[in-house]
Amino acid sequence: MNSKNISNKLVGVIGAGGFGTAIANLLAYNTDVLLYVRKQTSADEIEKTRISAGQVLAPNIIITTVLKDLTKYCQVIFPIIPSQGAKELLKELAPLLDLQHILIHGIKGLDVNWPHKSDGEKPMGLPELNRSHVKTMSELITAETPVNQVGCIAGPNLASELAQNQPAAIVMSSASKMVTEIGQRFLRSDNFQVYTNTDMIGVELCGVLKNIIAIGAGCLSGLGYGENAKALLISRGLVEMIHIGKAMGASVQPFLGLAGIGDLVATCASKLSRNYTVGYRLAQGETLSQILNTAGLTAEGVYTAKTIRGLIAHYKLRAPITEMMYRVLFEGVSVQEAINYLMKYPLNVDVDFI
Ligand SMILES: NC(=O)C1=CN([C@@H]2O[C@H](COP(=O)(O)OP(=O)(O)OC[C@H]3O[C@@H](n4cnc5c(N)ncnc54)[C@H](OP(=O)(O)O)[C@@H]3O)[C@@H](O)[C@H]2O)C=CC1
Ligand SMILES: O=C(CO)COP(=O)(O)O
Repeated sequence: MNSKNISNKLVGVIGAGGFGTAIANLLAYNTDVLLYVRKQTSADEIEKTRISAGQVLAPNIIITTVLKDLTKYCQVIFPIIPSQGAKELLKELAPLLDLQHILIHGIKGLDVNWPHKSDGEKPMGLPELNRSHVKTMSELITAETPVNQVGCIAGPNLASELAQNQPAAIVMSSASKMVTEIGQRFLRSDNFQVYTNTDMIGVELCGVLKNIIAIGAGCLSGLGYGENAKALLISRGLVEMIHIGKAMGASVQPFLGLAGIGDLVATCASKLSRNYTVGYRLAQGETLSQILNTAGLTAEGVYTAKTIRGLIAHYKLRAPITEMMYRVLFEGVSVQEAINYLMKYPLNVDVDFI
């Protein structure tokens, strides 16, 4: 396949949440879009108002509730839903897909197959994980579907800023040049740049891992700490992301670009970030369940913190921020206690990953 042979007619998007809608509108600058909405009531409402997730839809976005139509009419499909539902969605999609399809996901989460004891019981406490228990979304797509042309998009892309057509950029990543070219062709517009990177696992992990650090940044702001503290968190957080990423098979390079440091800065600085918001509200005294009960608060970092904590032991990594974020989220450690622990953590060299 050559990127010029790819059908220009209709590009598919799965998921009409904040980011799915923003991407549908960006794609609509260049092509007609078929936007899959799973609930008929939501689809009817979006059709009636032409508003999805608070964003006005471009006129050339068509709504469908029929997954089969999406795979029939669209060769290129962007799945953009929370990672918790990804495996189920891909299982439903798999029989409808073939080698002609190209999937480019925008999901900043992981799939985890939590280990069970031989009697089928879940082990007590948080089990240690190894890499075979954890899949990035591109790995999940490859495992669950016949598709072999896979890509991902990641970067500093707060959905509501994209919706206002503010200047922004994204990283389009795939091992396949054809896929990155397609992503560029469909997404690029006057106010939206598309950079490329061939380390797809690295780019995916940037988007996944920065969420844990963004929760930490929200915690600092929630306690009233300022920019010195946040800069410390961002720089040490980046080092930690790189070590975890390398252990999971990524190269350093994407972490130093838009998908890594770029997205880390955006989400650690913005109240628009849901992960940041979780940290902020935790520091202000709300419980995690109170926070997660808020409608529309998709905070992938909460689940990622648990998963990565399970991998750290396996890789014997020093990842004190991730460890502390896990304890704050799930073990009742207060944000101030976590900060005290981190400030006493034995000093190490500043940059030890290059
Ligand atoms: N928002 C942002 O700024 C950004 C988000 N992302 C990532 O994008 C992903 C999605 O986030 P976001 O759009 O914000 O999430 P939202 O919480 O705003 O919306 C999720 C949407 O996905 C839909 N959905 C869930 N499961 C399915 C399914 N099986 N089939 C079809 N639709 C489904 C939901 O539909 P329903 O209403 O039926 O539940 C809902 O419309 C996450 O991984 C996030 O990290 C990445 C960059 C920026
Ligand atoms: O990833 C994002 C922006 O790039 C969105 O962050 P949140 O999921 O924390 O809202």
